[in-house]
Amino acid sequence: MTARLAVQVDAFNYPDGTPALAEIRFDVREGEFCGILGANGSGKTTLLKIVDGLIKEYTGQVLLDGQDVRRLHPREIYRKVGLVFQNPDDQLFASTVAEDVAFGPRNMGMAEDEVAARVAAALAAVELESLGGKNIHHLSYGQKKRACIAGLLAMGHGTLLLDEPTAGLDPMGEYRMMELLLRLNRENGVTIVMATHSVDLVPLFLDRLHILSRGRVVRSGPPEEVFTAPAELENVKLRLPHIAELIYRLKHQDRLPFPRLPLTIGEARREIVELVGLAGAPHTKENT
Ligand SMILES: Nc1ncnc2c1ncn2[C@@H]1O[C@H](COP(=O)(O)OP(=O)(O)OP(=O)(O)O)[C@@H](O)[C@H]1O
Repeated sequence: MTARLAVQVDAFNYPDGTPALAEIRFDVREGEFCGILGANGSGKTTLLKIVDGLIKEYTGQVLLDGQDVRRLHPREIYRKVGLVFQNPDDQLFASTVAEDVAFGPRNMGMAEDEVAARVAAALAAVELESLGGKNIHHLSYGQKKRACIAGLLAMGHGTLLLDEPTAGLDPMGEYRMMELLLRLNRENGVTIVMATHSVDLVPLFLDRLHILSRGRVVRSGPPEEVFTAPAELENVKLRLPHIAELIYRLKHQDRLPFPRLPLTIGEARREIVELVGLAGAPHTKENT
């Protein structure tokens, strides 16, 4: 079941006095794949915990399908929204992968044949179907991250909040994780909100970004609207994607007349081909 979220955090300070979040307002639409993009310490984890109802002592309100999450029983929140922690070892605890994934549906009171069907479907969705009997401690880091997602999918969450899902993964692992999330979003209709600082990956996958800096959302919009100039991003301790930085310098330092700023290698390739007057190359998976 996907959910609509309306997030408004006027202020939140941790008990030790650290001001963590202020003046935050954004919506998450059903079926959206959006990102909270911010440097270390900008407040991403804190914000996800608020949205998931784990932190309650803030001013403002987070509405989940129109209801204040602070007034909902955790079970009502967890029926709709699931949070994947940054470190999978904080989330996994059963002895085998299948047992861990089964824990949620079993806890929700489902019959054993329904639990088994959900475990099988969830493991297939994250491509871990052959590892159901494996000891959790023997999984690789990337497999653990997938097992965490399977656990939430098995409970039927239509909305996933993910804290740095690509952190700690190798370059191919990062890409595979993003492709998995994109598939869950586009094919299974899962709404996704992910916290990240991976500026090179987000233009390839995300519909919309909310840039978080020092606990405030300073900019929201699709990647092409928020990635426009290096200086603005440096102010919030981020940068343009590498390929966009190259084209930006060619345009502003070498005066090459690029009409717009491409954010991916595929877009940049098309712009360059057009600029030098060659026939456009066919559009393939490799050049997006
Ligand atoms: N339990 C806590 N008590 C006090 N301050 C905290 C606590 N947890 C986080 N903070 C502070 O709140 C601010 C935001 O931290 P948060 O972990 O939300 O940032 P983040 O964007 O997720 O960072 P990272 O990318 O490094 O994981 C930081 O200044 C941090 O020191």
